[in-house]
Amino acid sequence: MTETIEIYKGLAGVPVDYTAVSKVNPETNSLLYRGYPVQELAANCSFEQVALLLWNGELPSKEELAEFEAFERANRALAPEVRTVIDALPTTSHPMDVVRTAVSVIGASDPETADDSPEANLRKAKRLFAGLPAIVAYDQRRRHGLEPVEARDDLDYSQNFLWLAFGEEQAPEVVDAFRVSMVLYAEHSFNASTFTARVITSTLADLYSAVTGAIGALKGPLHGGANEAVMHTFEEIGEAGQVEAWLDEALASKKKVMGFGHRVYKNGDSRVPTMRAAMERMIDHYGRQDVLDLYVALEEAFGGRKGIKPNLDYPAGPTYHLMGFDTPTFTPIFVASRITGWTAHILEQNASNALIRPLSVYNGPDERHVPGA
Ligand SMILES: CC(=O)SCCNC(=O)CCNC(=O)[C@H](O)C(C)(C)COP(=O)(O)OP(=O)(O)OC[C@H]1O[C@@H](n2cnc3c(N)ncnc32)[C@H](O)[C@@H]1OP(=O)(O)O
Ligand SMILES: O=C([O-])CC(=O)C(=O)O
Repeated sequence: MTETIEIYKGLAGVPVDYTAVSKVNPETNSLLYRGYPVQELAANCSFEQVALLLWNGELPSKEELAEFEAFERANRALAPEVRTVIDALPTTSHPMDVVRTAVSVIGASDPETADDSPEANLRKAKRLFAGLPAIVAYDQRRRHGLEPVEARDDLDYSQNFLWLAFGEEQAPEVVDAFRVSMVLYAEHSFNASTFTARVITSTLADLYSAVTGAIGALKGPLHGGANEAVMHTFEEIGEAGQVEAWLDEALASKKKVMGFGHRVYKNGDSRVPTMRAAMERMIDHYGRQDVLDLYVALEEAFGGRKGIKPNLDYPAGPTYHLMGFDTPTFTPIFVASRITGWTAHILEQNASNALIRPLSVYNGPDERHVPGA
């Protein structure tokens, strides 16, 4: 007989540890990174500054920022061993599988992998931060039969990311919308991928193992994979006038509408207004009112029928689409951002570790015996 013990399915509502990295507050609909409202960071800081804030707990001084910017620019190149492995993968591989494999290759090649001192882990985090854009962009280009583009050390992180992806400098408003998305995606407390990274870290496994596992968790459409899924939904619907018919069918077949709902925020995601404003700037820039019409029609129709609001993936997906990224590259871009939050949590978990190992309540067959035993 199954014991009557309360089960917290999906750990919903269960606090499992303290964190000083970020605070998600559904009551005030706010998100603080190390105490700073994410909207203020998105309006005033480079992604490089936000990364240092997440790792170090404080915004960097001018000197600290300049030192990190020089480090980041010097560590952008795709390592030959990573390129060789990516080249051996089919171009049909999902880019999340490629980026996960690339991090695994880096982990297997880095002489510092086994050194889990905070100093070595921070160096690894910074190298991954600097190196991920080249991996993501290289894979997108190879899938389209395009030659890779070399990193440019006269460009900042966001400018260079777009340069690597498209081989052309982008307009300042495009770079800015991209930077905003990177700041907003950087950190979100104990979400599924960060928790995965912390579980792996809690066994005293290395940082690369934790990041590889986190990428696996982020891939799923209930988590980071939703930004890609939003675009598939938009393509399936086609245009604003088709929303109601599509929704009838989606709700009748109990389909989840991707980019809506959240485990913690039940009254809207604190990051959406900032990301939506960035998306609207891209809609103006590229002259694509049709995308906004569809966005608004689906939000209103689904919100009206179910009362469920968009999460960050809803405006982020169309924004990346407008910029020219192909749909399966959206979640790898999220990886390049969330590497900051994941590694900040890995450092925090290491500094105050307890093996993460919850209990289960057995509900299988009662004890029985192998015939003849
Ligand atoms: C960056 C991020 O990772 S943000 C999250 C990205 N994920 C998505 O956009 C995927 C779509 N959304 C979802 O699947 C969910 O909202 C989740 C997984 C994000 C949160 O799920 P939970 O907190 O477990 O909420 P839960 O699934 O219990 O939802 C409560 C009810 O709302 C419904 N619901 C929630 N979100 C959606 C949705 N997007 N589409 C349809 N119904 C939904 C559920 O089916 C459930 O209905 P029920 O009570 O009739 O069973
Ligand atoms: O917090 C969550 O569960 C998911 C999310 O929004 C994120 O990771 O950014």
